[in-house]
Amino acid sequence: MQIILQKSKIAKQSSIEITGSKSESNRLLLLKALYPEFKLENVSISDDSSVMTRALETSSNLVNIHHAGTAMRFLTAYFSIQEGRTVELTGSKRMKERPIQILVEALQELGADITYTENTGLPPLKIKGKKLDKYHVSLKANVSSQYISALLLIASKLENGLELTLEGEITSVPYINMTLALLDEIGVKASFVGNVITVKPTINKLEPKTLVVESDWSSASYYYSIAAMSPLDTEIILSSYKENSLQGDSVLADIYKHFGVITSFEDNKIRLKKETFNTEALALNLKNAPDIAQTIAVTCFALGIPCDLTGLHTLKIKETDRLVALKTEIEKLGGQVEITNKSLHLSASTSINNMVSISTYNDHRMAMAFAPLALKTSIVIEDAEVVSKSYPTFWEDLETIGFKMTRNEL
Ligand SMILES: O=C(O)C1=C[C@@H](OP(=O)(O)O)[C@@H](O)[C@H](O)C1
Ligand SMILES: C=C(OP(=O)(O)O)C(=O)O
Repeated sequence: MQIILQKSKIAKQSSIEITGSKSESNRLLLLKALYPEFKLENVSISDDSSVMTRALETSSNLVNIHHAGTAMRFLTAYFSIQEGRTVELTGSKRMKERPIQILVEALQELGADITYTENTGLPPLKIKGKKLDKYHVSLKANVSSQYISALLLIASKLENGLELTLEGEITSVPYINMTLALLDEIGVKASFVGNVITVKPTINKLEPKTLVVESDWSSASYYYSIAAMSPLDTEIILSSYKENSLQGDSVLADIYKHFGVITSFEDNKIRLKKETFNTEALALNLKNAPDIAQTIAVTCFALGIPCDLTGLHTLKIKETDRLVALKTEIEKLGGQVEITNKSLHLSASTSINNMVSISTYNDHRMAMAFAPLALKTSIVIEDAEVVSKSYPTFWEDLETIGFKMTRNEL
């Protein structure tokens, strides 16, 4: 489906309810499979969480997680400890290009039986579940934090728990802290000191409780961008959010002050208000919040603000090579972008080309990051259904706040 977004204006004040965080949901779904005594609320309706739910419920020996990186990594660990069961874990064409060797080797060192069924180092995997008898493992921490979270999620079910030594610079740290915070919330004991994480085994049953997933901050980023591109005093209210979030992308509240968007927390909502204009250059290291890089680059482009974004080394192995995709699409719109393997420099733009067709490369965040530009000019988003990976009601929600669009089922 192609969506043509006509140049639009949004209401002076609007409210949106956003689905649960897919990162928190996919962790908690796995923990609930290990500890059925828990109940979950506000679980994400994203495709990535639906595939996770199905994968944990099926008794089939073929499990396909499509584009879901967290599901691929977390389930590799989960199926490794399902004694007596053999599963082939596979995914989309792109998933078969996203590296997993660091996690597989760590699990193998702990005693897991995992083999590659197509290419070494990449999904699909054949996993023969068994008891893992080792306790200590070291792994490289600068490629994806998801490998570390995957090990931590199963750690309390290992006989002696787990001691993980993280090598090199640690990337996407808030996601590791999120995993540890959720373990703490359910009563699993863990510590993170220097570069060593220790998780204790669970001996007794855990106290049953209901865990409420906070709404998704990465999804909120598109409304921050919309607020930044809107007239002064525009307000957008989003629910349900917490001031002390476990999600690293909540750093948006600080980052978007640069664009004159002020956040206030009220009960379980956040109010974004456009209060000032600013065209000063922006320099940011996003190694702790890689998923909002596309949103920020497009906000800067729309507002004519030059930016230097660094810490982007993980973007090349996500749904697409996001650095190349950003450069290609911003340049179609008339912008000027330079990239390296880990950074992006955007020059100050002076105009935006009209009716440009944006390619989305099977990447939900390409579609959602570019959509706010409709506040400046008409724009076309190709393969617009990609948004369902994290935010299936994205287009309907944009319509409710005033975006005008036509859907072309091609
Ligand atoms: O653990 C998680 O839920 C995630 C970790 C991050 O990945 P990396 O650690 O690979 O950067 C992030 O990009 C992804 O969307 C979700
Ligand atoms: C990178 C992402 O997801 P994953 O790695 O889980 O596929 C994302 O949602 O931006």
